[in-house]
Amino acid sequence: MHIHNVVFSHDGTRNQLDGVSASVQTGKITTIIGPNGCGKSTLLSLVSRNNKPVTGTVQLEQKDVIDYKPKEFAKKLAIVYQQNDIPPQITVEQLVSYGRLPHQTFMKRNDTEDNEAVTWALTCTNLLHKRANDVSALSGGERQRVWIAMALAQRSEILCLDEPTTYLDIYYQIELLELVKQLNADYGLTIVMVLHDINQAMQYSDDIILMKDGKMVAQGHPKDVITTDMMQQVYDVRVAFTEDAEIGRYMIPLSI
Ligand SMILES: Nc1ncnc2c1ncn2[C@@H]1O[C@H](COP(=O)(O)OP(=O)(O)OP(=O)(O)O)[C@@H](O)[C@H]1O
Repeated sequence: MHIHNVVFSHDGTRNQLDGVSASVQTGKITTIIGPNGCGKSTLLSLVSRNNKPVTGTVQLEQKDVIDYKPKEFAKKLAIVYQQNDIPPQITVEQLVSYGRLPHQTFMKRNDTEDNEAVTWALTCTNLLHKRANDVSALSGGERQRVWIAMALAQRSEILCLDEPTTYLDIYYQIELLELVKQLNADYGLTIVMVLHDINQAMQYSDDIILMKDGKMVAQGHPKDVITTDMMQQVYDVRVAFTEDAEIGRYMIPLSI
């Protein structure tokens, strides 16, 4: 996927994205990071074509994402938002099965394929035993996994996650990021996510897109992008780096 020089404004007065070019490598985990309000979620909204650039393009397999038919695009890319409204009185399995809608028409549906996809999505997210439970009765971490399961049932090649760890405690944050890593490793799923935690971004990403003020500042391997100079330049924070035998390089914020 290639993002070419996109410009976007939410309100027509100011460009929230100001000429962003970046790429997403197939089969890799790409994480968008940057300070509050720099345009991370807005960029993801263009990638998932919930918004259309004023100028510039987002291309998937050499085709502008805008030119895909909705169901065709849904088979290519699924997105999980930061906040999701739960329909009343819906079970885990029912909600996850909504992910199959792009594969169904009024005249045609393949029940076997749909059931297999839903069971697979529930298994990946460790929710099989909760399939009959009401979604509103689940914990925050479980609920987040249900939305991911719904996106997985869509069987798309790319999974976009907008701040998937927000509202989760540290245990569920790690659980979720391990799930993302496993989905990428086991099924070759391309992941594009927005994270705030720099150390988690370093640990779980193949590629980082670093943004500031609606612009892309750098893209590349975590160790090349997340440096003392970049953290000072982009976040105005003085940091140091150290090594851990298990997780490798990690960052320590020192002062503002
Ligand atoms: N619907 C909207 N209407 C007007 N302005 C918006 C809208 N959504 C976002 N913005 C503005 O666009 C800018 C970028 O917002 P965006 O949510 O993309 O940033 P972000 O980097 O994801 O921020 P955060 O880390 O705080 O979630 C911000 O200045 C925000 O106020």
